Parts: sequence; C-alpha cells; structure tokens
Amino acid sequence: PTAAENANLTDGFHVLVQSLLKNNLDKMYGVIGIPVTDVARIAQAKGIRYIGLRHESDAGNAAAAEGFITGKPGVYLTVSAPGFMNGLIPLKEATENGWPVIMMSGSSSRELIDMGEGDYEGMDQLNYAKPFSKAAYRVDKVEDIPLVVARAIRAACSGRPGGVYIDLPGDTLGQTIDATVAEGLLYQVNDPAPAQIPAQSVIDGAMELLASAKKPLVYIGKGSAYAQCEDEVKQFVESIGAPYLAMSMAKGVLPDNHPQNAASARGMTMREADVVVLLGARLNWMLNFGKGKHWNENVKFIQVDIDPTEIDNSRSIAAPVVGDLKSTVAKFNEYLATHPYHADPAWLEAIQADSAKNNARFSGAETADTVPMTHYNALGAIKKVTDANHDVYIANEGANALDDCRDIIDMYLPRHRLDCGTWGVMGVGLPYAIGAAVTTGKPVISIHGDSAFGFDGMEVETICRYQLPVTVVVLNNGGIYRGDFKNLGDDGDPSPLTLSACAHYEKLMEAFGGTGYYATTPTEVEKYVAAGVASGKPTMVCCELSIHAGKESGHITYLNPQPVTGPL
Ligand SMILES: Nc1ncnc2c1ncn2[C@@H]1O[C@H](COP(=O)(O)OP(=O)(O)O)[C@@H](O)[C@H]1O
Ligand SMILES: Cc1ncc(Cc2csc(CCOP(=O)(O)OP(=O)(O)O)c2C)c(N)n1
Ligand SMILES: [Mg+2]
Repeated sequence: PTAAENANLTDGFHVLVQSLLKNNLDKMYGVIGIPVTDVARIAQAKGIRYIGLRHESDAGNAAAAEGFITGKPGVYLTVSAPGFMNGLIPLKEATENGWPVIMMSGSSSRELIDMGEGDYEGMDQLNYAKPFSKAAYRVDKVEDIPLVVARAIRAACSGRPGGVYIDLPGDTLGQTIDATVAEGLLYQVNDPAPAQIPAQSVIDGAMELLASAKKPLVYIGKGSAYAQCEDEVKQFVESIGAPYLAMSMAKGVLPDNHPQNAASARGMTMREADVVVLLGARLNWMLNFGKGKHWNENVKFIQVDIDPTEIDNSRSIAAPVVGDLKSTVAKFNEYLATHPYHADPAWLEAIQADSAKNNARFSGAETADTVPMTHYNALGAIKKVTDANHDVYIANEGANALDDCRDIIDMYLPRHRLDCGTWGVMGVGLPYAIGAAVTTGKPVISIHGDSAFGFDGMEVETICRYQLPVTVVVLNNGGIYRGDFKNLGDDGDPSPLTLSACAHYEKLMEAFGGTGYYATTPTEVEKYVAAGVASGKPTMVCCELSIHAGKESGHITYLNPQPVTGPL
C-alpha cells in the first residue's frame, strides 16, 4: 500500500487496545514477551496502566483482585504456552471464586498447531483453556477484535462472574485494517450484568418462610460483597433483628463489631438456627454442605443466588430465590416494609451471651505480651492498627496465619479483605495486595504465613518497582503450619519442611529499596505496621513467632485423612 493508504491503516494491536479503552478497562497486568510485547507497549502509550509482575500466576491474581473489588473484569496478558499455562491457574481460581477476569495470551497460527509442526511456544491453548475458564474465545480476524472483547466482558461479568480467556494469534495482532472502518467497529458493552429480579411470588414465599422462623440466621457470603449490596443487606438484617454470620470475604459488608454479628458464637448459632437465609454463600465444604451435626437437623434454607444450578447443589432448599442479590434483597426489604417480621429478641440475646463468654476465653491470648510471639498476640497487635484505619485493605494467606487473622482482624468496610478463597490457595496474598493497591491507591496490609509468602515472594520487587502502599507482614513460625512440624516417619530430626523462625524476610524488601523491620514483640509489631501504613510506601515487617505456634492445617485439620498403618 502507498504511504497515503498506510496513513489510514491500523492493526490488531491498536484495535485490541482501543476496544479495551472503549469499555473503560484501563489497567493491564502481565508478563510480556513474544508475541504480545507490543500489546503492552501500545496499551501503555494509549493510556492503559500496565503493571509488569514477576510471574503470570501473580498477574492473573492481581487482575482478579481488581475484578472482585470493582465488579469490572481485571485484565492480564501472557505469552504463549509456558506463560499461558502459568496464567491458567489464576483463571481457574477466579472462576472458583466467582470473580470477573479476562486473560489474553499470545498464540500460534492454527495451521501450525493443527499440523503439529512445532511452532515456537506452540500449544493448542484455546482447547486447554476451556476446562479452566467460564468461557474461552479465539480471534482470527482483526475485525472481530471489538466483538471478542465485548463477549469476554459479558461472559466474565454476567451471571456468576468468572474467568474468560481470549486467544490472540500473533497473525491476528499483525493484521491491518482501515482505521475508519476499525473505529466504526468499536463499541461499549451495554449493561454486561443486568438486574435479574425474582418473581414476586418467589419473594413472598421466601419471606413467608422467614416469618415462620423462631431462630433465623442470615449467612452473608462473598457474593454479597461482590454484588455491592451492603446497604440492602444492612437494612434487611437490622429490620428482622436476626443474628448474622459473614464468610471471610464478606467481612465488612456489615462492620464486624455489629451487635448482630454471631461470629463468636458461630457453632451454637448454626446448630440452633431453624431458618437460614443464604445471601451469596455456597453450601460447599466451607459450610459443611448444609448438612450434618453443624446444622439444626430441621433447618430450612432460603438461598439467594444468581446461578440457578447452585440451588440443590448439596441438599434440598426450601425457598430457592434465583436472582441478583442487590435486586433480591431490595425486594425482601420492600416486602418487609408492609409485612414486618422481627426475630424473638431472646434468640439474639442468647447468642450475645455466648459470644461474650467465648470472647473472654480468647481475648487473653491476643493481648498477651509473651515472647516468642504466637499468631494470636502478633495479630492482636496488628488489630490495633487496623481498628484505627478502617479503610486499609487486607490480603491474607497461610493456614494458622489465615484462620487466626480472619477471626482476630475486624473489617469495617466491604471488599476490603482478600484471602485464599473457595479453594484455599497459597500464593495469592502478594498479588491480591498489588491488585488492591493499584486499583484503589489505598494502603494495604498483606498478612502471610511464612510458607505462603514463599510462593511468590519475588513480587516484593514489583511492589517496590511501582512504589505501592503495601505493608507486607510475615508471621514466621518457621514452617508450613509451624516450625517443629515433623514429617511422617522422621526420627526426630528437624523436618526438611522446617524453614527458620528467625529468618530475616525483611531483608528481601530492603534489597529492593523498601523499608524492612524485624519484630519480636507485639509492641514492635504494632509500631512497625503502623509506620508502614502511615508511610504509604513498600514496607515489610518480619514477625518472629514460636516454632510451636499453630496447628497442622490450621482450623481444617479435620479434613486430613488419617494414616491408619505404619508409624505416625
Ligand atoms: N450479583 C450476584 N447476585 C447473586 N448471587 C451472586 C452474585 N454474584 C455472585 N453470586 C453468587 O454468590 C455465591 C458466592 O458464594 P461463595 O463464593 O461460596 O461465597 P463464600 O465463599 O463467601 O461463602 C456464588 O454462588 C455466586 O454464584
Ligand atoms: C498452592 C497451594 N499449595 C499448597 C497448599 C497447602 C497449604 C495450605 S496452608 C499452607 C502453608 C501453611 O504454612 P504458613 O507458614 O503459610 O502458615 P502457618 O500455618 O501460619 O504456619 C500450605 C502449603 C495450598 N493450600 N495451596
Ligand atoms: Mg508458618
């Protein structure tokens, strides 16, 4: 083509970037390389904030954090084959969590793959992506790029949100197209997650069942946090005067210090409740599948979920309510305005009494000044900082480091806590902290067990490179679960799994220009974490705990199959 004709040409790279910007997707996480380096370069040049991480699994989890916090899909970019494979892990994790994320990977021409000719990083990526995603698309023509971006946004955000894959052959990125034609093809997706309002008869039926309850319970799941329906949920819970329980990433939908929070009497509340309203919480392993001794044998469930097949997933549901949470809880409140219902105050009072008893049992461990520290008093010290800074985001992972942090650190705002999630995944803490810091610009405290931190500790360099306001806290008990953990069959030698409880993780932060602190007492933990949050700069606080602190697998030891033969 002549220079003049060239002047009005554009290409796949530019059409992709314009399609993202047309839909206000203005961030991209990733690891660049052949054939997608220029996707990142042009994205940056056109105003997309590109964040380069040290591993594609971290890029995907940082993007997923953005999806959970904002409701818009996070976007991440990988190279072909090995980069694609690393990116599959967070794609599946986001799909398990129900968070919207879009993974874009460079890929090979179809004929080279289909003929098995052995292309550079050649792999049938589209087909490998399908089992690990909510939806997967491949775009072979430049004029289809605006459509594939639109389809990916809708697939990621509608219904139960999830991970979507876009397969980007290098050939397609290099295809040219008349710029005016391309401009005409761009479009902004209309309402990718439209309201889904249940029939009035369904609302009435559910509320009539609730009105029959002697001991109602509201269970708030991360679906409610994601759905941004905290106002509707607050009105609902407070109008019926029922106790509620919040799953870990629903903490903050109502402030954890709310008088109706039954967290400290969880066992008794679940055993006695006769009608349970599930608001975006699955009856999966985390809720014992809604069966067995943890629940009242006559319990009836009112289940609100946007995914119809989630109903009857593990047991019969008396009142299935399929719809989006924001619309549905608003309809509940509308019904209750003309058909008021209030639980018997004695039920909540009994729970509050049980809570006070249980809190008294544990509060000593959190405020003890004992050294070496345990998870309890190290976290009790951090709680003083988070109670004074409600707008701090928390990323959290580990076993004891996760379970004890969930129980001890109160959350006051929704979508401010990101943790191992439905699959209990290690190695998400740092990328979630990066995603939260990039998305919100607010201070983040990431709280890791020492083993969990090790999965992707190199992202400390990313945090420093972008000067993100993240205070990384390592609760170091010297091992996976703890430092005196013994492998089966050890003759007493320290387990090869034992790391070191007095290792100086904070040197890693110092190596990249951040501020490192080493804490051996709760007073030091509080001082250093507060300094990190106030600085708004990359900081790490390495906390030396006892090697005996913690239990194998934390609070879910019971899930371990027990060896019945041979020495323990
Ligand atoms: N906007 C929404 N409206 C209704 N349900 C939703 C919405 N977004 C997500 N969900 C549902 O919320 C549920 C979240 O459950 P889960 O991830 O198990 O939460 P938790 O782990 O906190 O119990 C999922 O079944 C998902 O389909
Ligand atoms: C991707 C992946 N690989 C392994 C595992 C299995 C596991 C669950 S918890 C954990 C680390 C526990 O040790 P940590 O020191 O972090 O915490 P603490 O209890 O306070 O000592 C592992 C390895 C999981 N869940 N995900
Ligand atoms: Mg540990």
